[in-house]
Amino acid sequence: MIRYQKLGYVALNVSDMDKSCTFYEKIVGLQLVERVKDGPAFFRCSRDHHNLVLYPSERPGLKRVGLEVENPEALEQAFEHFTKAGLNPKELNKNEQKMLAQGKTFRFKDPNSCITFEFYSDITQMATEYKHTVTKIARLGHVVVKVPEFEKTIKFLKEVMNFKTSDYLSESIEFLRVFPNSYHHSFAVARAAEHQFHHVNFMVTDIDDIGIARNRMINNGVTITNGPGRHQPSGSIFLYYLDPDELTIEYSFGMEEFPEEGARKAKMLERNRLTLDLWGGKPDPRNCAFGYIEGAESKVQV
Ligand SMILES: CC(C)c1ccc(C(=O)O)c(O)c1O
Ligand SMILES: [Fe+2]
Repeated sequence: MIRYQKLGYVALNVSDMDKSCTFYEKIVGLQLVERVKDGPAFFRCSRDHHNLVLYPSERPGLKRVGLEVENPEALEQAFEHFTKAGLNPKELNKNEQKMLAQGKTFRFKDPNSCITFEFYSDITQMATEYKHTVTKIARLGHVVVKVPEFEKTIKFLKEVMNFKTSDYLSESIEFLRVFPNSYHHSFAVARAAEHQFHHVNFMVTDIDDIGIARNRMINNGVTITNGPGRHQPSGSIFLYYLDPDELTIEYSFGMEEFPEEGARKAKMLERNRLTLDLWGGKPDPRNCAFGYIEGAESKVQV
C-alpha cells in the first residue's frame, strides 16, 4: 500500500494575487519563494520549495492537494495502484514539472470529493531554512473539505488512498492521517449538502504564536472566525481567521501523534459543540463557510 511522507502542499485559487500574496506573507507568515508572472506564487514554511501555492482565479477555493510519498519506489507503486483502481493518473508535462520543482509528479481527480490529488517524492530542498517572521509556523498541518457523498468519500480515502481514521463524529466529520505520517490528521472530511473547501491549517511552534496572532489579526482588521479554543479530537489549541477571499485559515498548537504500529483505535466522538471546542466558543457564521473545490463545478456551486 501507498506510504506517505506527509501532506506536502495545498494549492488555493484566489481572486486577487497581489492582495493574497501580501496576506499570506505578512499576516500568515509564510515565506515567498517565487511568483510567476500571470501565474502561481509559491510559499513555504519548511525547507520544501513550496507548502502553499496560490493561483489566480475567479473562483476562490481549493485547487488541489499535493501529497509527498516516501520515495521514488513508493511513487511508482502509487502510480500503478491508482492506474489499476481506474483513476487514470496523469504524469505532468515537463514544463509544469519544472515549474513545480518537485521531480516526477502525477495527478488524478477523486470522483467522490472532486479533489485533484497530486503525488511526488522529490520536492526541491531549499538552500536556506524557512525564515519565520510574524509566526513560527512549524509545518503545513491539514486540509479539510465538505462533501455530499460522505461515506463514499471516506471509503475511497481509506481503501484506495490508504489514509487511516484517527477519530470521527458519526456520519458527520472524519479525521484521517496520511499513513504512516504520525499526525492525528492531515486531512479531514465533513458532511455537507455541497462540495466545498472548509479550511487549511498551519501548525505553530508555541502557544504564544496563537496569542500573538490573535492580536495581529485584530490590529490588521483580519476577521477571526473562531477561537482561541481547544479541539478535543487532536488536543490542539486553535485560531481560525479569514483570508482576503474569506477562505478560512487555521493556526493550531499541539497535536496527538500516532505510532506506525500499535496505534490506538479510532474513537467515535460525541456530536456536541464541546467536542469541537472544549472552551465552548461560538464560531462566526463565516467560519469554514466559503470556497469552491476546483473540479466540482459541474456538480454544484453555480
Ligand atoms: C471543526 C473542525 C473540523 C476541526 C475539529 C477538530 C480539529 C482538531 O482536533 O484538530 C480540527 O483541526 C478542526 O479543524
Ligand atoms: Fe483544523
